[in-house]
Amino acid sequence: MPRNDGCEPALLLDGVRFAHGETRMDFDLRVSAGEWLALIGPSGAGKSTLLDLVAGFLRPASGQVRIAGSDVTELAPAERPLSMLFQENNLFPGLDAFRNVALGISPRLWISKADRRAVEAALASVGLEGYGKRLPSEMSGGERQRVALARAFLREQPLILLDEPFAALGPALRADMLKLLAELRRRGGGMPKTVVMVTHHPEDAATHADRVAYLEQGEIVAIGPARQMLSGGADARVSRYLGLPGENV
Ligand SMILES: Nc1ncnc2c1ncn2[C@@H]1O[C@H](COP(=O)(O)OP(=O)(O)OP(=O)(O)O)[C@@H](O)[C@H]1O
Repeated sequence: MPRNDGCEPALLLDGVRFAHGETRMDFDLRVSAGEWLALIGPSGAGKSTLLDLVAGFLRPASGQVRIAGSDVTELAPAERPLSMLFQENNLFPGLDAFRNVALGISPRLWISKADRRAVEAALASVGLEGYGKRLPSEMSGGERQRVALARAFLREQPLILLDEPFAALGPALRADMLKLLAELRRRGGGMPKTVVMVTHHPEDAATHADRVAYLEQGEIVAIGPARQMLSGGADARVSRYLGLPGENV
């Protein structure tokens, strides 16, 4: 497998084609290492499908998916060097918070003393000290997502995919969770440095994203710096989607 020589993007979609029945998708995308990219666009545009193709839940009909310099197109989801957070069901319901986080170190839960300390530190870093024995059903939605973040922190992968993981938590908590993720990422531990985030909230993209990609009908039709994209000056279709009175509309 080719090694990342530092010049390779963190994520590359090269002519990736896929069809959900009649709905065709065609993606070309390059995300640099350390970049935070937001995917926006109307419902059904293909944002989740794009993430699923990167994560390996869907296989492209043609094209290549590369992560940190390696071709992962044929790899199973568990073999891909990334973490993914969904809106729900990120945790195993039968495992307590400690074990759910420990899965980030060992899928078989073979845990050394040092690993135990690392899991406890990860729980503390997301504000869940002392929550190790709680089952997912004994935690709030926000606490469950913190556990999932702690696991991502320990997995030490280059890339994290966010499919609206904090959307159900309400505006203030959603903002807090994104801030926590950004802080963990800055701290320089194991949190992935490259983020690809689906969002329906332009303010989240404005606060955190370096670039914004706008999808429509299975394609990225506009991509650029977040400020430019969100100000409405970049593309009439983006302005319309954002409800902005743009010159181009
Ligand atoms: N499993 C599936 N089988 C058939 N069609 C599907 C399937 N999943 C998604 N689609 C279709 O593919 C298109 C893209 O769906 P996708 O979920 O990627 O859109 P999205 O941009 O994430 O939408 P939303 O913002 O509503 O979550 C839609 O037309 C959808 O109906």
